[in-house]
Amino acid sequence: MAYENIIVETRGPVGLIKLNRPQALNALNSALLGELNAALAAFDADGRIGAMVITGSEKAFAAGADIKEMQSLEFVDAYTKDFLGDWEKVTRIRKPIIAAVAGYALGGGCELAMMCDFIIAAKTAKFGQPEITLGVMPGMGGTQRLARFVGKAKAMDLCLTGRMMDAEEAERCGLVARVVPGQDLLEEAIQAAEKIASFSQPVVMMTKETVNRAYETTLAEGLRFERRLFHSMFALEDQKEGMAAFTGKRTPYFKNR
Ligand SMILES: CC(C)(O)CC(=O)SCCNC(=O)CCNC(=O)[C@H](O)C(C)(C)COP(=O)(O)OP(=O)(O)OC[C@H]1O[C@@H](n2cnc3c(N)ncnc32)[C@H](O)[C@@H]1OP(=O)(O)O
Repeated sequence: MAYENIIVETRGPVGLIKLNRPQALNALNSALLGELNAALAAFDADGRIGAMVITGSEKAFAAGADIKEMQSLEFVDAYTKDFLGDWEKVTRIRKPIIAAVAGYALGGGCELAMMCDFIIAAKTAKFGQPEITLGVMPGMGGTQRLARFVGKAKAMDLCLTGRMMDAEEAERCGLVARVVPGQDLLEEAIQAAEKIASFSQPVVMMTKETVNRAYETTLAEGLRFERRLFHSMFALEDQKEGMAAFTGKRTPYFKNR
């Protein structure tokens, strides 16, 4: 597939997707969404790829949904065509996705970053849900995921005032996993993705699925799910290999089986 709004590369076992609408600060329009979903699905299906990184530019990860595309939308079309529903596809990708965020991650940009498995931010990153300033509220998970990540007080503050928070505040409140200097951002994200890709792929995928369960179910159900998947790992050659390598004091060679 030829991409116009994203740049797609592989770095060894890492699938790298760069959002590429610099003239609009990577505003997320439907064309970009279609391309992003296609690229993520292709990497997810590719056995050579173990993890993915989504990034933007120095100025903007993404400044939100494309306001110009959205402004004349009518309720009936938004509802019947389930406007924004396709963004959920990002969350159905089974391999880990890291968001490498520099500059603005606003509205849908912040929501896209939150759909990834974790966020590594440059010191320049600015997160916010400014939809209220446009006469709407977040529609791609901003009220729900943000509240789960940073708690009610901070989520209310951001969604109701529309203010931005910087990378340090975002790390303090649990939205961001790591903050790094801007020049190191992509390398740090790729190295983290390479590290993930060096482990057993089925174990990585089950770990992602199980952590995500924590946001969807009760503690008792989540613990039962964790234990059952943990039990199932003893059916993997990679479990035998990982533990044999530890006791044999050597590096494991995982076959993803
Ligand atoms: C998904 C939902 C439902 O949750 C909804 C949303 O995501 S709604 C969108 C939420 N995002 C915003 O409200 C942010 C809008 N952008 C800004 O406030 C500013 O652009 C800025 C603070 C991020 C940066 O300001 P500045 O450096 O002054 O650059 P600009 O001149 O404003 O922007 C450059 C260029 O990009 C266009 N742009 C920026 N953001 C968007 C956007 N979200 N949609 C469409 N276009 C966007 C902006 O219009 C400029 O283009 P030109 O006018 O020069 O053609």
